[in-house]
Amino acid sequence: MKLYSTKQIYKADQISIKKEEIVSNELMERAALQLFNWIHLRMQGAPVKIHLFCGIGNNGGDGIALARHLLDHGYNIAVYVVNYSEKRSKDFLINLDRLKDRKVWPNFMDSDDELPEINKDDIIVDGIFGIGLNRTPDTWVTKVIQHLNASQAFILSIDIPSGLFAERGTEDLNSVIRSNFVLSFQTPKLAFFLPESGRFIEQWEVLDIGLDPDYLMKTETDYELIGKNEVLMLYRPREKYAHKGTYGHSLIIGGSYGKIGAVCLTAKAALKVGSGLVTAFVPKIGYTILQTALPEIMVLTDSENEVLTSMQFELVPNVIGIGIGMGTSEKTITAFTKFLSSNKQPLVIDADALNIISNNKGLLEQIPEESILTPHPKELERLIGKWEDDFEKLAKVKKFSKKYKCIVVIKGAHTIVIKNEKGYVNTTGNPGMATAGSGDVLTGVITGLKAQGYTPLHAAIFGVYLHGKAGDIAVEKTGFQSLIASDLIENLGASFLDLFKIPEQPIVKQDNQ
Ligand SMILES: NC(=O)C1=CN([C@@H]2O[C@H](COP(=O)(O)OP(=O)(O)OC[C@H]3O[C@@H](n4cnc5c(N)ncnc54)[C@H](O)[C@@H]3O)[C@@H](O)[C@H]2O)[C@H](O)CC1
Ligand SMILES: [K+]
Repeated sequence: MKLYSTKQIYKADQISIKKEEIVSNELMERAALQLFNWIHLRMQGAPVKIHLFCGIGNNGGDGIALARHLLDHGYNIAVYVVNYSEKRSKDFLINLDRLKDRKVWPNFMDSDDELPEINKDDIIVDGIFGIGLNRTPDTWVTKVIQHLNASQAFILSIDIPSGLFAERGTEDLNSVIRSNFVLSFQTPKLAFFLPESGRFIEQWEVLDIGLDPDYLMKTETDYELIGKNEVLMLYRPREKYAHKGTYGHSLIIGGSYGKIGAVCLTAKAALKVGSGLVTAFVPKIGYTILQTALPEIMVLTDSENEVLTSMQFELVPNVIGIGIGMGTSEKTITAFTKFLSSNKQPLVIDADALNIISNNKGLLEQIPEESILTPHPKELERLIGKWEDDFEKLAKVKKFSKKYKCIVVIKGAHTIVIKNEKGYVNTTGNPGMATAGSGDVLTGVITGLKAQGYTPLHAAIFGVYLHGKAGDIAVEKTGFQSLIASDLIENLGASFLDLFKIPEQPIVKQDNQ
């Protein structure tokens, strides 16, 4: 699913209005009707108090128009206008008049007004600010927002939580509505998926307000949301006459004394996603461990017992996953530096390999084109430096990806894969996956996919999705706390199978049964 920017959404509005020869408040009416239908379907006329807080722009207009529909259907409503500016939008005013025609006069709230009482069993509709927010709300508006947040009532936000910037960092976290549910028009907003802003949203859904499909289809976006539909298009079926050579050879280089387990996880994950062959290259101490833990893989060892000191081998793998549990001893740094200077194979670079590179940025010139880097937040910071907010982080990673012609996997609740100017936002995964070894498994998954012939970008996008899905399937059985990295590996198969599961249809009972 494409994530359109606010600029693109405003443009789509204009094009739709022109093409369909409609007036702009017609779009607002569509938005309001969609909001109403969504609420009505769930509430079925229940007499719960609904407080609608509306701004003076089009987000507020949506709220005012929704109030009219709720009123017409007998809902118990209270309407407030958070009067933060005199510049009321045209369509807000049209809808305000329509409400007044029904003898409803909203409460106009100004800076020194008392805040209304809200019961925790009431519902709040939040239409104060939408995507037009261009500066931090004034102090008194922030107080209104805090009052709503403190009420414990269910908050339904129109388009975006008020106070949240769709495309830049939020300075005052107190000035943002904490939404239980966001009904977002036409496209979810990028902010919903980033660590700093995503915390304000519990759930979201997109409402289609029929913006020009032609424009939406041909418009390229900077970000895409990756779900099942998107990865199904990447999936490469197994061929009947294939043999293990068809699906490539993954080489996993890593491990040190006490960290051989990490290599076990990576190597096993590479196998489990279908890499035809897997070889691990580890310090001598890892030999028995790996041969015992994973009879399916081959093991090569360094001349040293506890750390890697030379990364030389005869075999020609299709891809190398490197850095897992490797440590950063002097000898390993020298070996890795030497390895990079002669290596020609595609790389998936993780953990200590990233740390070594961070300490000697010149090494970035030596990584092959389209290498995949899989940093967690701290590793990323070492690599690209500090950032002001999540949006700046994305901009910095894009620049980095372009400069070094590599793919960066920004690990997090919504892992984002970046290649050049484009980002792919993952939708699978859960907090249970914040556990030791989870990243090692991901490196194995991506390496194993690359070995089979997926392009580096597809291996990264698909790998991140499968890894998260395995976590979602596993957590059903383990709960968040007990999920461990091995559970992710055990559920990679189920993760593949889930791709082809047809969603269960509700059983319709016939009258005569
Ligand atoms: N295609 C669609 O998705 C449609 C969306 N609709 C809704 O329209 C809003 C966007 O409306 P807009 O009028 O552009 O902006 P806002 O309502 O978000 O903001 C109001 C207004 O206030 C000014 N402003 C911005 N920040 C501040 C501030 N901190 N303090 C005071 N004033 C501020 C600014 O000038 C804004 O214009 C979208 O989210 C949807 O809800 C349409 O209804 C249908 C089509
Ligand atoms: K809003």
